[in-house]
Amino acid sequence: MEAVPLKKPTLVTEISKEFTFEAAHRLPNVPVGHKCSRVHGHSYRIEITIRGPVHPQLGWIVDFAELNAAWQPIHAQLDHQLLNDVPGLENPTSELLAAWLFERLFIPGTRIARIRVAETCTSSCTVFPAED
Ligand SMILES: Nc1nc2c(c(=O)[nH]1)N=C([C@H](O)[C@H](O)COP(=O)(O)OP(=O)(O)OP(=O)(O)O)CN2
Ligand SMILES: [Zn+2]
Repeated sequence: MEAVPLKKPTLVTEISKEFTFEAAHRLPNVPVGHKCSRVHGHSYRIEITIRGPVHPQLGWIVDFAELNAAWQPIHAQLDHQLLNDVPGLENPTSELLAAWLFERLFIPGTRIARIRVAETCTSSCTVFPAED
């Protein structure tokens, strides 16, 4: 049998960085008696993922420091707050917080592939553009 040369695969590359903040929230629209109708707190973990071409000289999509810089104003707005008091987060579910973050995080020259919000060790929500 004749050997077929292997074709080098085209790679899709993503980078991710995780951030944390502490905040309280309550869910105003849940049924009476639902545990989340009461104010309680979470150590939120947010993972931001960027997809894009790898720069031929630098060897990276973007410096992780750029993600850090984009995160800082968001952290300042959310950390140690009652999320319900933050404009746009009156009903701060994981789903709506993830969408809120997606609308506000901007990293020059890149596009965000997805954002993951984890409220607890076992509960999380991921948002990404519909065309993906
Ligand atoms: N789809 C969603 N469901 C729930 C949300 C949410 O944002 N989206 N949020 C909550 C509460 O904020 C709750 O604090 C977190 O949920 P849950 O996983 O139920 O928390 P527990 O640690 O109590 O979970 P157990 O696994 O039952 O211990 C609720 N639902
Ligand atoms: Zn909660």
